Amino acid sequence: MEQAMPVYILSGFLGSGKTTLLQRLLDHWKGLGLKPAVVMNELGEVNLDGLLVEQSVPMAEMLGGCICCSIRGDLSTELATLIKKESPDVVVIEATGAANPLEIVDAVTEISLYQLVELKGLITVVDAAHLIELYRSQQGATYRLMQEQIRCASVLILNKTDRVTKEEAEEVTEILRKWNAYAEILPAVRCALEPEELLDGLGGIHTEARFGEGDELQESEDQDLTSKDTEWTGASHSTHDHVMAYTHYFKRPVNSEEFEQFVKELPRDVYRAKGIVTFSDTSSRFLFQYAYREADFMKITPQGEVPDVAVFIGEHFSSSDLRTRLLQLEKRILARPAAVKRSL
Ligand SMILES: Nc1nc2c(ncn2[C@@H]2O[C@H](COP(=O)(O)OP(=O)(O)OP(=O)(O)O)[C@@H](O)[C@H]2O)c(=O)[nH]1
Repeated sequence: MEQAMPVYILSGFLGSGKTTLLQRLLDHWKGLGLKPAVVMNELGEVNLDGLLVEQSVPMAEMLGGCICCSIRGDLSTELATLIKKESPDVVVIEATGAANPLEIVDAVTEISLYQLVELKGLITVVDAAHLIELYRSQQGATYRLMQEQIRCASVLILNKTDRVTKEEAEEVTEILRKWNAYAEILPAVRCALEPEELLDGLGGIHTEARFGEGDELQESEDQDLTSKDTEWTGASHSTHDHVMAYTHYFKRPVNSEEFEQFVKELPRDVYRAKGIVTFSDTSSRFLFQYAYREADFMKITPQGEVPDVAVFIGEHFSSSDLRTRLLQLEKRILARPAAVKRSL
């Protein structure tokens, strides 16, 4: 009998480290001589994470919406087409950080009705520092979404442990254990784990955990809020219909210091940003990442035509304010006679 195609779902809140883990898994499988393929879903209109994945890896991109609701129907089609076209040995679905993973589990299960696929597990990556903070405040839709992502995981990666103290790491491990009694918890920095250890620890999908004892998921007022200032709203799913994304296409380069300052001053409600920018004062293009108040800049030379673009994801922030500020940065360059060169 034909073997079922193994499928893994990567879940975890925005910026927790899913793409970092994806890169490790892909290297692992390729090292074993296997052919992995990826379904990547982004809230923004461009796939910036895709740039970090080697071009030889077949990829289906689902952009501009969340896989678990607004474009969920497309997942079956994309996955089926990818499998048919590329005949991979293994497929990873990287959901947006705003996705409710159970909806994706549902969609994959649907596909298995007509395609030989086996859902091997749901890996949830947790940003240790972010979870501690949310746990302490114990409110908001983000908190509930994180909780849901943790509850149904088959394995939990407690990532970014470099950003918490030893005591906090213990505290956060207890939280994870309380919310998910089944999954193995693997602490990590930059998801640096033995892929075998990770994949062996997968013990199936714990959908029942959602309704388990001590369930703290509660409906509350802010679940009904929808953003006005939005470029995108996950329209139908109550867990994250508060999440919004704004995509900004740059028409010209910006000054690196001013841009760094702009990133530093992003409103708290923007919890994830990424993009590609050309700086007027350096000769390179940079991929920038911003997750839970930490920014990273990496020099890149993108393959093919990639625009200068930035995607901002968060809750209830004003996209018009961000747009105005970015346009100001772009304009300032025009007003300046000569830029001083610096290297980041
Ligand atoms: N300090 C620290 N930074 C990390 C760690 N792991 C990942 N990062 C950084 O966090 C940022 C987000 O990482 P990604 O792997 O892109 O996160 P993601 O979950 O794929 O993000 P989205 O797809 O936007 O939800 C990047 O700048 C990473 O370099 C970690 O363990 N510690």
